Amino acid sequence: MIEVENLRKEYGGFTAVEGSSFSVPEGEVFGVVGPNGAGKTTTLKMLAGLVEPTSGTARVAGFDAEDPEMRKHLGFLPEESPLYEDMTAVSYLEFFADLYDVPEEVARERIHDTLDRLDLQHRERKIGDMSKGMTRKVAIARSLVNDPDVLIYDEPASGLDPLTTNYIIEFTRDLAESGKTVVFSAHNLFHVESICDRVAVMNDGRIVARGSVETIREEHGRTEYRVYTTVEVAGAVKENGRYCRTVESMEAVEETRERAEAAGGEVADIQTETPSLEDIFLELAAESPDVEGRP
Ligand SMILES: Nc1ncnc2c1ncn2[C@@H]1O[C@H](COP(=O)(O)OP(=O)(O)OP(=O)(O)O)[C@@H](O)[C@H]1O
Repeated sequence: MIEVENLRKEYGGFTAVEGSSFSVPEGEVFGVVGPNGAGKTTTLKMLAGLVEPTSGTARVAGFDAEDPEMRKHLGFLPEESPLYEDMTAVSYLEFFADLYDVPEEVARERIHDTLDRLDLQHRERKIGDMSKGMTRKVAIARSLVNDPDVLIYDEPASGLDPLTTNYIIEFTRDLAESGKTVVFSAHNLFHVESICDRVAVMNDGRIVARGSVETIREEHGRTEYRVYTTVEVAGAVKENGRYCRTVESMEAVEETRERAEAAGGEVADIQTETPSLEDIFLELAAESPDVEGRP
């Protein structure tokens, strides 16, 4: 549904995105994560046909991203979405549906159905009088007025309270379950882990890791084993009356057991510590090479 090949964007001598390639099959949720300035928004805008790539290609729903036909199949949610404050949510959405030539009856039903699913109360209230969470829901509803196949959401839940955030994240997951293809960017890695099929981790304009969260964890994260012993062994530290040696392989776990038994004790407990995406992300960000033109 989305094919990105060697996408690059330069602003003057500055490279915002470099050598970006990935594909997203139909019905998948794909997360783009990375720190501020990593190139997430630039990547998403190139997919949405709003920023012209310096080189490389992006194909969305079978069209070149810059082909105006592609827009009919796309719902884009920008990071900041200024809405028309004097309009009510419903009249604003009807106005957008009209721009997409959606027949009035179809639009009315679709809008109310979407606002129901988003649990938006007070939909006849002026947008200017709505809370931040409510206006974000209106912006999400706007991205769905044309019933698109592909959704590109830039930080859909950033800056919202935890309840609204969870609601929006779950809603995004449901959209993919109903067959839509979703690409979204996020800072909050917990959300990415909870709803994405696959992710691209970006840093300094480059994708530094890509795949399922599990694959990234296997390839880039180290599982640690905390081996608790009843006697002191080399490399262990004392913790609550026991000794704990932290190791990174099963061989080292066995070796710790042998050391404990040789000293007349035993292994009391073994705990496995799987790195979170956040831990891996920090490590990848620290390791990634500089991109030409980046300070
Ligand atoms: N129009 C532009 N002109 C010049 N530089 C730009 C432009 N747009 C983005 N950049 C630069 O490109 C880099 C990538 O920006 P981008 O907005 O894609 O990052 P991001 O990962 O989305 O960051 P954030 O999480 O802060 O939104 C940044 O250093 C930014 O300053």
